[in-house]
Amino acid sequence: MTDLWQDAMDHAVSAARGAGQVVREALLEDRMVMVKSSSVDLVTQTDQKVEQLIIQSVKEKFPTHRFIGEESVAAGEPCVLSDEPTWIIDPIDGTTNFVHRFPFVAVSIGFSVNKQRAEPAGRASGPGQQRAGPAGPGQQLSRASGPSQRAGPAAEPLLAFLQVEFGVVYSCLEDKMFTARRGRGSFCNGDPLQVSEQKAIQQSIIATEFGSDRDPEVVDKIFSSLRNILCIPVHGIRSAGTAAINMCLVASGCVEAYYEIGMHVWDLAAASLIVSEAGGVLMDVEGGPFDLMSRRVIAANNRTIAERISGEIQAYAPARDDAAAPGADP
Ligand SMILES: O=P(O)(O)O[C@H]1[C@H](O)[C@@H](O)[C@H](O)[C@H](O)[C@@H]1O
Ligand SMILES: [Mg+2]
Ligand SMILES: [Mg+2]
Repeated sequence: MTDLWQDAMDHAVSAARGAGQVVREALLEDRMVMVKSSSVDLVTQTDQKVEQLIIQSVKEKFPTHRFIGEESVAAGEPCVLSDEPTWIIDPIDGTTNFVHRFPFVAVSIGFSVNKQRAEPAGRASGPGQQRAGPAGPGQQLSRASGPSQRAGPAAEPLLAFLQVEFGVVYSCLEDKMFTARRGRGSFCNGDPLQVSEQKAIQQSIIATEFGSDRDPEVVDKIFSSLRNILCIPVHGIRSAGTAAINMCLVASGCVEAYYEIGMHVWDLAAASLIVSEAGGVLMDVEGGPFDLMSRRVIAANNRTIAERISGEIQAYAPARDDAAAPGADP
């Protein structure tokens, strides 16, 4: 039987690897740093250049396919998922790390077709069961120099989920290519991945991020959740500075879970499949089904730990990624 998407996945791996080379080379030069939704939501010309390189390379091979790219959406493109083949691209996940040369920077490429409708709300996604402001010419904030110097959820009871067919996350400073194809497992540089077998959250490491919203009320919720989880107690809390790499650490069994509220579909699409194909669980922060467009996620090695984390999170609902889409529920 013809495998419709293997050619596309092979292209994604090649494009991510090529983009990683561009990122590594850019680290050796001065980088123009701009801002998006806040003064700490950074973007560089490399983010924009890498995204366009990936999109143009895909358009040459697959001219009818659609795109959701972080920097294209920031420049005003719609963030809409349909049944059409759609490439979901974060050209640099970990831009703040990139600006500071903190060595965790990823290129993330997810691919979705045929939106799936989830089970009735209340069930987490299980292994292999993946259910489901504009930066134009942003103002220049500062120049990050090279090495020598320094720079909620659709209201309807059934949530529409993506059919993520494959995911590619390239941690380009570690040279680790994380890949997953629906129903065929997850890999890092070709070696199979398996989530941690740890059952006790008290013997776990939990990853999270602090995002780029500095509203004191949001920060209070973030720290309240962090305090609750730290005091379970857990062995530790970690932040790689990139959602995609945090989730690949879950898939690799290095941390038991990752949660966050505020990241976006392009941070999650590829890595969500990498987690589920490594035997992990994806869930909404309030325990319901994972919804890629909700900007909320718990990715864990098992449901027990995911539910415990859900019970400790002070949840809130940022504007959905598809909130501006025609007919979308806010
Ligand atoms: O902007 P990039 O692509 O670097 O993505 C990161 C977000 O910026 C953070 O807010 C968020 O907390 C995550 O770290 C996410 O990976
Ligand atoms: Mg990102
Ligand atoms: Mg990014």
